Amino acid sequence: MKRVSVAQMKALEGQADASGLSYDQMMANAGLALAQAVHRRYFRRPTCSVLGLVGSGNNGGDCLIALRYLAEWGWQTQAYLLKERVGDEALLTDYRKAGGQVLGVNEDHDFEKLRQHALQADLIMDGVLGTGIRLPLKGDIQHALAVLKEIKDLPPVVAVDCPSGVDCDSGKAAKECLRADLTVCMAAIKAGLLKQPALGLAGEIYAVGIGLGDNLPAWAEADVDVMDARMAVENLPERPADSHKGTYGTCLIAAGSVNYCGAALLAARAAYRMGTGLVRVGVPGSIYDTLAGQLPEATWLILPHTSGVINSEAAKVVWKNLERVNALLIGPGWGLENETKEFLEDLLNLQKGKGNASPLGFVPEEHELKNASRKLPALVIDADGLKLLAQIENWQDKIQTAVLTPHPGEMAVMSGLSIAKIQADREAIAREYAQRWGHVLVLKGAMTIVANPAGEVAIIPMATSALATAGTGDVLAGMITGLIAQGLEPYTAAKTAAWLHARAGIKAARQLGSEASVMAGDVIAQLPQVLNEISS
Ligand SMILES: NC(=O)C1=CN([C@@H]2O[C@H](COP(=O)(O)OP(=O)(O)OC[C@H]3O[C@@H](n4cnc5c(N)ncnc54)[C@H](OP(=O)(O)O)[C@@H]3O)[C@@H](O)[C@H]2O)[C@@H](O)CC1
Ligand SMILES: [K+]
Repeated sequence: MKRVSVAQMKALEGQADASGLSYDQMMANAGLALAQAVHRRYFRRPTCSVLGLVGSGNNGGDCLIALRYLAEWGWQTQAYLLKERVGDEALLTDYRKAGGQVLGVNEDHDFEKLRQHALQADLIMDGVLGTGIRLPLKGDIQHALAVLKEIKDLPPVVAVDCPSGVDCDSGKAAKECLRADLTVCMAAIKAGLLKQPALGLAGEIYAVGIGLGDNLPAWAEADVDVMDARMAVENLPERPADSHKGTYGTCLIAAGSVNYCGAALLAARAAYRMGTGLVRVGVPGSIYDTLAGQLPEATWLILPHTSGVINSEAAKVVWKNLERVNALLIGPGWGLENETKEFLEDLLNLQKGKGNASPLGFVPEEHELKNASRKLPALVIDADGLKLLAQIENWQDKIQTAVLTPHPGEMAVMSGLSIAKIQADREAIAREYAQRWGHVLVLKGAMTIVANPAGEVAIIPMATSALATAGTGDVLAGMITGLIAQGLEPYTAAKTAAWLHARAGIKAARQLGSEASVMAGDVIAQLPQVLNEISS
């Protein structure tokens, strides 16, 4: 879904209205889509109860319509009106007809009934304030939210369009604002949700369509995609029952050194967990014995090395083994030795018709490469591979479109910019350098940015310290490579993998009970659950 400012959203709604989709119909669509998202995710047999917090504006309207559907679909529903709704009795009448209960703040001056309903409900739907908010909060709304905020065991909260109390442009939030488990955004992701503190209050961000046409002029201003579960699942390859391992591609991972053994394993496991048909792992011979028994599903390639780091002789070995390889990951766990830099140079220089044709280091016999393609397969370059790449003159032109996965420190080495400058404007810098270098860039960190040479940018709307630990980068690189091997176009693979990876990190922390305790292997262990959740 696209990211929009409040003004852009209003322009979209205005243009949709002018083209024949009335405001009432937009709200009806929003309410239905919201109810569907809630029902799919939270309904448990035999019945579930939901408390809807309903404000006086259209955000409350969305909530009331969703409550009506939920009442029709077997939920016990309670609407709590935080402010009188003027002029739309029909919404309340329809809701009551469906069996819904209504309670108003005028019947509950000390908010005790609100407290009781909140304690008994399985779910709270927060439709008090949306894009029409003007901070600070005031009156009954402020008091009611404060009462709810104090409850320790509040049930999960689904925010309608945004958590009530968040400014949808600035990301500022009132202290009474309830932390949501899920925020269901209408038509587009409101820009403020991608800024702190709003991001930390929004939980998972999920967008639903409300029937706006794709051709409304105001969409032209919305030039950033925000990844969500629906987009991730749509991008994933289908898995027909009559498939075989060849259906899901082969990737080769050339990784590891004596000091960083585990990187190759983490990347390979992650590629397999993403569904790759065959994962080949190329490691320096000195660490092969340590690793091979730990991943019987992989096939192995022993790479020539000097004192445990991959050396230039390995380029020939990799080139001879590229048959049927759809994606090649290089860099994880390499170290920064000169021998490995020579390997990288030779690997790139051996391509036919790319850059300087005379390879450094050695010239393989033509017959030795007879079965090999003379173009490298789709490349993913990570970690030390990026730092070594930056030392090669005109590296940008020596590779076909690759996926580069720097964290801010690696990005600083590659671009010559300071980390502070990169972090101050992550989005613009990712966009600029993806275009300048002609490669897909995954700028990692809180809210990873993925950009492609065509100027497209996608944001992963998640930030968690759970992923701030060694090896999680190897996991992401393996996931991206595994998806490319299965036929995804590199930009799509990168943004899909980055979303799944962040989601798995958050899930791992939840399951372990601590973000601090998450290790890279825990993130891999959550991938099956994440895939299962989003596809059901
Ligand atoms: N346009 C459409 O048809 C569509 C819109 N959609 C939905 O509508 C939402 C936007 O709706 P909206 O513009 O009606 O504003 P909304 O956020 O409900 O709040 C307005 C009310 O809040 C009150 N209020 C404000 N600040 C306050 C404060 N600090 N403290 C206390 N109260 C405060 C203000 O009262 P006032 O201060 O003016 O008396 C007013 O009554 C949007 O997020 C989306 O969910 C989608 O379904 C698509 C179709
Ligand atoms: K809301």
